[in-house]
Amino acid sequence: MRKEANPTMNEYLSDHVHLTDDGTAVVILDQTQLPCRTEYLTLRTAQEMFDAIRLLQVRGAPAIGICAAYDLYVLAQQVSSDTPEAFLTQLRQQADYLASSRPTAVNLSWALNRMLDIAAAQTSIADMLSALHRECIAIHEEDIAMCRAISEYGLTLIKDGDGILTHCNAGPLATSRYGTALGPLFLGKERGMHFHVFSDETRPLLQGARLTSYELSRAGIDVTLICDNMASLVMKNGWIQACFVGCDRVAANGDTANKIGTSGVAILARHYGIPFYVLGPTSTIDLSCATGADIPIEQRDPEEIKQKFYAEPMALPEVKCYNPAFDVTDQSLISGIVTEYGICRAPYTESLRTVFAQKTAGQSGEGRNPL
Ligand SMILES: CSC[C@@H](O)[C@@H](O)C(=O)COP(=O)(O)O
Repeated sequence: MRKEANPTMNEYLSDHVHLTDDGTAVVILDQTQLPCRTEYLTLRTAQEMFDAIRLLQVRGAPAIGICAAYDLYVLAQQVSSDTPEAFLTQLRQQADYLASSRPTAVNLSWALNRMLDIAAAQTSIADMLSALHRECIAIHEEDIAMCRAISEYGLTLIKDGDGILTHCNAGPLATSRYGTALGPLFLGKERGMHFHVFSDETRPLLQGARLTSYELSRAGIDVTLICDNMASLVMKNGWIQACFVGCDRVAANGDTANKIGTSGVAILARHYGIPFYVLGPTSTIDLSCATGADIPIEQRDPEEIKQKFYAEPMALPEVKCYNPAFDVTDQSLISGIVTEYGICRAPYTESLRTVFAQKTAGQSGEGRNPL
């Protein structure tokens, strides 16, 4: 990706996943070390790539998709096959392996399938490699454009001086540039607007504390970190005019999987009469899932609750823990789903299909809201 001369935080972070200059490895900013350390990891093997996604060194649905696309291009160069058919078979095996690293964010399999489809459309291995290279870069560049369009639409939902509550991290680190839920806030800042952002810390892995407050604070956007169980109070105090969250998978009826705790925020927002918006690219919409019940929910290691990030254990070793990484927010609690094609409103079964029809027709989503 192109490096800016004097990057803003937004531009700087847009390079957090990239290919090495010779294209033989993927470099990621290790998100598990933020905000204390800025460390980059170089990924060359399938195992390193799988682990980086599984361990959340790279995370956030669109960023996982971008990283996996780069990963597959790097792995494709390591395939030794005599025929295009054998090459494709090995590529599919690598893609299946990467796709199994995290089940909920559909962007992962979406990006890998896009890479496989483009390879399958070629007739020689050399053409496959060239096409794979172009495709992973296109996936990254398209994400920047999608986030920018989402930011424009999202910004129409809020006004200068508003208080916004967000959960987990859906900023540049979770995407490419701008982010989804945080995109309107970065864009508004560029236009001289001021928002008061309340960032849920987001237990158990603290993406809100470690990543969201870092991104916003470094960008000069007013941010207040709160524990997850304080969201009700700040809403009751009248400090929140809208909730903006990202998404890992949106079902055809609008039910939305996002970081565990998101559905609780939506329920609170409904109680206090605050609009609750989901912001995400169409690559996160999965029409093959009829409802949220069809979305696979990742279960993670209970030790993340009991001791991760703490020097001392926080519970006895024998204590049982339940650690789902995501929950599903019922579509009835969602005021709008902001995509790069515009703001979908209920009934989502219709508005999401309209978005897909536009996408299939190859129309650009920027600059208007036809929904
Ligand atoms: C634009 S990112 C959207 C979601 O991926 C984000 O809100 C989220 O839940 C991330 O979870 P994570 O487990 O950190 O990958």
